[in-house]
Amino acid sequence: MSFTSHDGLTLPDVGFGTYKLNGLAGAQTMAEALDSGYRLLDSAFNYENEGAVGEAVRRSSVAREEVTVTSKLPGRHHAHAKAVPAIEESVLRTGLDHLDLILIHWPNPSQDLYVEAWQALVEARERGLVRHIGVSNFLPEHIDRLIAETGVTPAVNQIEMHPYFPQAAQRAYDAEHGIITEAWSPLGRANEMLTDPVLVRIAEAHDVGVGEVILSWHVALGALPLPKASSAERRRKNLEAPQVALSEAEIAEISGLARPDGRTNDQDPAVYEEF
Ligand SMILES: NC(=O)C1=CN([C@@H]2O[C@H](COP(=O)(O)OP(=O)(O)OC[C@H]3O[C@@H](n4cnc5c(N)ncnc54)[C@H](OP(=O)(O)O)[C@@H]3O)[C@@H](O)[C@H]2O)C=CC1
Ligand SMILES: O=C(O)C(=O)[C@@H](O)[C@H](O)C(=O)CO
Repeated sequence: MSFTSHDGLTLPDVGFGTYKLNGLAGAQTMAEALDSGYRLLDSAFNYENEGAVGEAVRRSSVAREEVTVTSKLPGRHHAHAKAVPAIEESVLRTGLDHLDLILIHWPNPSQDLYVEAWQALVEARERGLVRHIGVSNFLPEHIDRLIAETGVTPAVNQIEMHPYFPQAAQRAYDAEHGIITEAWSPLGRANEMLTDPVLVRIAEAHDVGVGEVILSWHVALGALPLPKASSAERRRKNLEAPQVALSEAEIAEISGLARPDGRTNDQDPAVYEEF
């Protein structure tokens, strides 16, 4: 199973989150993830691990062209004159000759520079520094504005999504525009959701762990989860999660776990900003 965007970007059904995986140990973990079957690494300028990502690609036995290397442009570099060298810096840090995907990390609406940042991403794509461009934590109003002012629709929107925060409206918007929805913190950063009685019951019925049930639910809803796992055993289970065949009733029951305040860290992109 894979996901394809309006502009032909094809991504695997599960990717690998790399936040907190740094240095040589991080590179080794990521290389092992690639060797065990992962084909998408999700990084960011602010994770300070783009160098480790590049090293992982070189250490692994997987051909460069089979890996989707993703990074993200931080809020403090949204202004066009800062965004251009920041994107170049991301590529340089990897030691690779291009990124496959770069996203604007957060819209930072009060700063109101994300359209300038988007223009810089468009130019980076034209220069061959990046193959595809997208956004993260963007609401419909932000994407509408990008399209209206530049004519370019993102290939990806990476958003918080898990059973306590299923993001039905944003996913519907993304799908209507041919935008792949990627799910960050798909396991809620291993919070209390992993012991939710409904999820435990469904996991027991399928003889798998709760993590696999959650990730299978993401894929069934058309979203690409990016679980991070240090443990090789968890990485393997997470990659195999889409094989868990949830029934329509189970999928609906999991979506029904949505909470009004379901975000893991109260990061509403309408007001929350990162730099
Ligand atoms: N665009 C954005 O703004 C954001 C993007 N992200 C991206 O999303 C990725 C994933 O999100 P993240 O916040 O890391 O959190 P996750 O929801 O992926 O949770 C990671 C935690 O879950 C544990 N875990 C992994 N697999 C399992 C399993 N099968 N069963 C039980 N526990 C498990 C991990 O343990 P252990 O590591 O010990 O094995 C770790 O403690 C990030 O790494 C990053 O790439 C994240 C936040 C914001
Ligand atoms: O992990 C990311 O991509 C982030 O945006 C993080 O900064 C995350 O939001 C966080 O850890 C905030 O404390």
